[in-house]
Amino acid sequence: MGHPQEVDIIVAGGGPAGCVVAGRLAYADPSLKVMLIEGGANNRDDPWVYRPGIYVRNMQNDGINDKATFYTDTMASSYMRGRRSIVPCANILGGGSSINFQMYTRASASDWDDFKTEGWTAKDLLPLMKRLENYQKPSNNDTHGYDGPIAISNGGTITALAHDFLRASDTIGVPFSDDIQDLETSHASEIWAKYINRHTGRRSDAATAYVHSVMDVQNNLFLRTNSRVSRVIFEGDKAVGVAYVPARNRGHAGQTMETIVKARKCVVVSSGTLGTPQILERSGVGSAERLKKLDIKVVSDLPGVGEQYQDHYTTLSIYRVSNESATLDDFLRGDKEVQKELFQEWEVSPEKARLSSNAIDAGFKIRPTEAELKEMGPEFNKLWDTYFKDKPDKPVMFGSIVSAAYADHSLLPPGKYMTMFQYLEYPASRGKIHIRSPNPYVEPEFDSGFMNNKADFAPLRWSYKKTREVARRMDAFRGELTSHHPRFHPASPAAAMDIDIQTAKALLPNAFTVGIHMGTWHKPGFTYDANKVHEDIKYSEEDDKAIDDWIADHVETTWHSLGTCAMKPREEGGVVDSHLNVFGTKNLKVVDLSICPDNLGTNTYSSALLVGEKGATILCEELGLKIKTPHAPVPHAPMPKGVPATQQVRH
Ligand SMILES: Cc1cc2nc3c(=O)[nH]c(=O)nc-3n(C[C@H](O)[C@H](O)[C@H](O)COP(=O)(O)OP(=O)(O)OC[C@H]3O[C@@H](n4cnc5c(N)ncnc54)[C@H](O)[C@@H]3O)c2cc1C
Repeated sequence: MGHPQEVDIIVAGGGPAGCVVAGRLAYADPSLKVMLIEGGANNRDDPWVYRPGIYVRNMQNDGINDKATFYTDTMASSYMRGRRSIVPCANILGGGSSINFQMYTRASASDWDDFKTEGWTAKDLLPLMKRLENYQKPSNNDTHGYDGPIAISNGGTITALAHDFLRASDTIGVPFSDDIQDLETSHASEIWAKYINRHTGRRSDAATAYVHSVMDVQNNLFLRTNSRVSRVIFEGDKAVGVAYVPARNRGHAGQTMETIVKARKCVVVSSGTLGTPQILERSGVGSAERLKKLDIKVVSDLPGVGEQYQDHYTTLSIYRVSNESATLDDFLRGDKEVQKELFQEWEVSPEKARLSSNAIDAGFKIRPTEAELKEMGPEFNKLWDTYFKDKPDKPVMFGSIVSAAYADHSLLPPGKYMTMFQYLEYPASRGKIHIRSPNPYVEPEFDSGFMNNKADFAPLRWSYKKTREVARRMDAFRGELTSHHPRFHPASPAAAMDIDIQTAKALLPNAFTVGIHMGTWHKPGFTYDANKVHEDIKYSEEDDKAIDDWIADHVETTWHSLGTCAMKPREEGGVVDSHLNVFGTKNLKVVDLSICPDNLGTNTYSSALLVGEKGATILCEELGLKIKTPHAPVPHAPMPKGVPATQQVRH
């Protein structure tokens, strides 16, 4: 059937938040016509989406991978020693949930309370947090949900490295807990859950959960993919539809060819933190001064659009592990036999396969001790006093272990690795994104702002040291991959030490060169001793400087963009009100993570879903509808409790 040219609701952008809004509304009222317009391809039945263990492939920036858009800093940054950072964002239906690393965490209660917006406190949002979850782990707190469309489990396997990590974390003062996603815990470790359905071994993406599920049983949800929304169409200040263009501009002699769809009731922009402000600006919503320079007619003068860009910042440090360790390195490296074995295993028994996992099985949230704070310098201490001190539920850093090198394997020596993934949850730095042209194919001006506030160096430096102490205390530890550590002076006691000779010989038994005397090349580590009691490494000022330089050279996005269309008062630079209405317009809402006025200490998929659920609730109330629970049966998922088998569709 051809698509209608007019519907009731248009959702522009099919990320987690957009999928929730479109799916919930369409399911609430089968007579309501909803159209979801997504710039990327449909994710349905794509094995490079639904098999969890291949997620790293989605990050290939090789000109072929079209599942992500890679935003690069327009200008080199002096805060990163002249580097430009790259922030990959989803470009596929399901948004980040189709390509992300599937790590399940949740924001602290105070994060939501800090929004200081009526209807958005943690207490207000708790029922919606539960509504979205199909939590498949045991739990001893009452914050999880069990009948929602998004599956959360430990996946198919937990590696031994994860338990090793938890034991070592305990020895440095990070105790183990069975659930630190209870909105309160800010200093403990756990087996890190995943957005993977434990019965099917599949990724739990938002499009399958909220959109394909409804399209399977109803015909009022219209999906257009490979269609980039160029702008919102206004009559006066009232949004009445959108214009979209093909994803690629390869026909029509390079002219932009717009198709227009009308919306009778509301346009919801949900194109993510980096996509949404661009659509708003092209539509005449943004700083009047900026828009006039681009000859764009101003609909609403909102200088906050595109400002206050936030993320979480990570540095990845890589370690050697024993040759016996179970890691994904050979699979990721492209060993054909190993790949065949793992893919086959997934086909036969996905519920317990190694690929039904992201190999990120354990992690922690941490806050510094008083003694550690003293070493973290005045800039961070000032931030601590105003931001963290009185909010005991806010962690400063997250750390987790990947049972493999998260790196380009063509650049690594043979062997097995683990990656310590340490990330800063509430950076003080801010960036921005703005269009340079009304043409939707022209790249925007982007400033990630990474590290432009000095306070962000100390916690990253501190967490590098912490995860290094954890790694050194693990049974599987066999040295540091020196290329992925700070460049300490070779004579410093803090200098990274590479693989020990015994492990290297076992790895390459026929090599003639293992351990040859060339001390300037590398510093071999000590042979593993199970009884060794470790002292913490002492760092000099010079060592700290080496760590800071390394941070500047290597700090990366954690792919957790938020904040460019903030929900706060208009006079404070706000873009939307508490009902997600765009100031100065009618029938136009923004529903995605761009609305966050402040950071959220979590991997942000859970928050994007929650913002989507809140947006759907607000819209349903305004339209006089009631959200139906449980949601439509999720394809490929086991039957939810309480829904008659006759109402379920399976594939
Ligand atoms: C590589 C990666 C790894 C991540 N890992 C994790 C993780 O392990 N755990 C976790 O909790 N979170 C993770 N995240 C973060 C999480 O996925 C995001 O926070 C979440 O997807 C944000 O949802 P959103 O709806 O705000 O926007 P997005 O997910 O960004 O979705 C926006 C959608 O809009 C589309 N779009 C953009 N512009 C247009 C346009 N002009 N017209 C039409 N469509 C458009 C995009 O293609 C996209 O589908 C990761 C994200 C990425 C990218």
